[in-house]
Amino acid sequence: MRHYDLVVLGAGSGNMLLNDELAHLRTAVVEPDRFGGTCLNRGCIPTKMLVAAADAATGARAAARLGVNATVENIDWKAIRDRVFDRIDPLHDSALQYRRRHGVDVYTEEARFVAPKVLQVGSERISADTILVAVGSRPVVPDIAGLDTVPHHTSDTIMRIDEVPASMVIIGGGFIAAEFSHIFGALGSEITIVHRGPRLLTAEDEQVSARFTELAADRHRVLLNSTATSVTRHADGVAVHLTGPGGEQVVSAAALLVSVGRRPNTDRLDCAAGGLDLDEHGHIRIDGACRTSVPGVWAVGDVANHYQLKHMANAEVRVMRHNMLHPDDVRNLRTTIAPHAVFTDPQIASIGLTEQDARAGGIPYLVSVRDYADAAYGWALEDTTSFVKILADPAERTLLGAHIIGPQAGTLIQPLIQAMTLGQTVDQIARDVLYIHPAATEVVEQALLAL
Ligand SMILES: Cc1cc2nc3c(=O)[nH]c(=O)nc-3n(C[C@H](O)[C@H](O)[C@H](O)COP(=O)(O)OP(=O)(O)OC[C@H]3O[C@@H](n4cnc5c(N)ncnc54)[C@H](O)[C@@H]3O)c2cc1C
Ligand SMILES: NC(=O)c1ccc[n+]([C@@H]2O[C@H](COP(=O)([O-])OP(=O)(O)OC[C@H]3O[C@@H](n4cnc5c(N)ncnc54)[C@H](O)[C@@H]3O)[C@@H](O)[C@H]2O)c1
Repeated sequence: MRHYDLVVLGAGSGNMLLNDELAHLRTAVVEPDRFGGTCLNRGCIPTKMLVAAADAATGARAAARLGVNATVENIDWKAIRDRVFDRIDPLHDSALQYRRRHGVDVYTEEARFVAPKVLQVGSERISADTILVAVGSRPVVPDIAGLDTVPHHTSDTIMRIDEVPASMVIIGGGFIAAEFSHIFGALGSEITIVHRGPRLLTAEDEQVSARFTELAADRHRVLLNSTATSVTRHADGVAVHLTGPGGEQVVSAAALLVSVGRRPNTDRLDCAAGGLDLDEHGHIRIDGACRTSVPGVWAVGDVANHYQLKHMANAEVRVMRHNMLHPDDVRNLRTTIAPHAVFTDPQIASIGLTEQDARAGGIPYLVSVRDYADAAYGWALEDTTSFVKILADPAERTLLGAHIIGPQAGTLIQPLIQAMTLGQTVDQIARDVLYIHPAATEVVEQALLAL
């Protein structure tokens, strides 16, 4: 049995662990699929590259409100798709070869534990003093009658299709439904969203989720409080049978995208044999320092946390590397402040408590909502629907949460993330800082000044 100082399971975020500080270790990486993992190959990066194309089409169509009468004459899907994957696909080989050239053993089959700190990888058995488990998550395939007999996509496959389907049913109303309805809607598909909840992006602040649902319903057919019960194949595609407020209904489309969440890949790892404790959702239990129940075995990313966000996985890798190298100075991740953005149209970004969280938790709060339309930047865009919402602690005057729906929300929220992380008060960030006129940040400034 070959023994290593360090074995990394999964070359998504796990691959980022290996830097010069660890170059002296005898190291192996196990990656049965592609280096770069979900984010690079089938997640954050290709989606955002497709969103850029969708934004261009949407922007052109909406330009008439500014007096620019443009039309989108032709969507060249193959050019759009190939721009994305011609850039991404070569990276796997170069990353794998780079590791091998630098003395790292790369195994290309799935690993599973056979004992604590002992792994079976294909026909080989390996062990290590330190193991990082970063095997990620995969799309949930829901238990809908007929789904296994009908062609359907998840986010793993939909981005590589050969043609934009004339129509698409999307089951689910979360991040992926929001981003892909924008992408394929803008590129020519007629979209139907089938969502079991009362609003899209239900976990967002209620006001943001309600606004997004209204705007999505202007662009797509949005069926709320609706549960898909079965799917069948027909000559031109698929039919989704559902029950909703109006009783039973059937919606048909050329393509079906299923986006009802992701599950951790622990079921393929035999965590019990490895001695790793799991939580009730199948994630590996870790503490704030990314330690598992087995000393020397660490876990990061979607397999261990519930955020399922790349910047959280990256932050965990940094904490884990520090803790592995400095056992006498163990650091914890600050998990209470986890921002996210949804790259749909309009963009949405959020950090901290929503208003419904604050209400439900009996947490006292001040709230301020400012429309983009109140600031010069909003006038420039002729914006009528976007806003910044900020919640603050009435006694401490620090931020409790911030929620933005509108152009560049993912960027606009950054000063609020910074202020919240650094514990600055609303007054400090409203009054002690200059805001560039007439940038979109003036909407944030105005929301802060009103608190
Ligand atoms: C469509 C989509 C869009 C997204 N967009 C964003 C975004 O805009 N922003 C954001 O922050 N997050 C986004 N995410 C989430 C983000 O991609 C994930 O949170 C992140 O990639 C998780 O990283 P990870 O290293 O935990 O897992 P992964 O990147 O999935 O890496 C895990 C690796 O482990 C390998 N593996 C699996 N089983 C084994 C095994 N038994 N042995 C060895 N290796 C194994 C897998 O092949 C994989 O390469 C998106 C996700 C999706 C699906
Ligand atoms: N911009 C980003 O950061 C980004 C973008 C895409 C994906 N992601 C990550 O990927 C994860 C997965 O995205 P997602 O949209 O699949 O999940 P999600 O958790 O965002 O949304 C899942 C949706 O499916 C619904 N649902 C769950 N089970 C269902 C069932 N059996 N039948 C019908 N509906 C059901 C839920 O009510 C929810 O609306 C996200 O949680 C997110 O962390 C992030």
